[in-house]
Amino acid sequence: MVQTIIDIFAAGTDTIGTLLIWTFLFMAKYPDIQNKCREEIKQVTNLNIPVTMEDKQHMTYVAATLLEIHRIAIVSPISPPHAAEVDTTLGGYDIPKNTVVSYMLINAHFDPNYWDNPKEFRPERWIGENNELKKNDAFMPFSLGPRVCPALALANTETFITFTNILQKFQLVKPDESPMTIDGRQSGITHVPVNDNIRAIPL
Ligand code: HEM
Repeated sequence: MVQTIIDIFAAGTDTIGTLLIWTFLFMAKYPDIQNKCREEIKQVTNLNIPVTMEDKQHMTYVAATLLEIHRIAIVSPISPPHAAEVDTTLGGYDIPKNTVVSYMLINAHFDPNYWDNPKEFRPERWIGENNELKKNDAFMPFSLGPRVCPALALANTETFITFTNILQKFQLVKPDESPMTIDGRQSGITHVPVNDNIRAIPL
């Protein structure tokens, strides 16, 4: 019981916090995309009613932007270790029972077989001809299979609600006049920004 609670706090605080920092940094770096997101939030809320999850279905561009940030800035680039329960093969490799296996989730997010120009930050790649959200099988920020992150829905809810309500009230801008970089580094199993300075100006 105690270990379960520790697991939930450990897995559930850094991840969401880091993803939100990434979302704010991308908005400061890409003001046009930020404005487009805010325009969509304005159409639904007139910028004076708090955003709720029911609004998400009317905010395709916001949803696409969050997916694209999560693809590029993947906060868990490598899955935690798993062990093979039986002798098996994968992609032509023999994996004996008890071998420790981790997946490079990040490689799927930059695989050119699945993404056109994968290093480019482009929310539009997620939007279809009829303004619907497109799926991509190579998108796996929460991993896949029986051990997929159990808090996937909670994480997506928290991210959407926080992101939209902050954007509704604040303009996010770079900290100074110098060009803004948004490089990442590995901290434990989390991919964190090297520099997380931005300014939030009340609207
Ligand atoms: C942006 C947010 C999050 C991301 C990107 C994320 C990602 C992941 C990933 C990649 C795994 C590993 C799955 C595997 O072993 O293959 C995982 C596992 C896990 N996550 Fe999350 N997570 C997030 C938020 C959360 C939150 C908010 C909680 C709890 C409140 C949570 C609880 C857990 C737990 C308990 C596991 C272990 C599941 C298991 O071993 O069966 N995560 N998560």
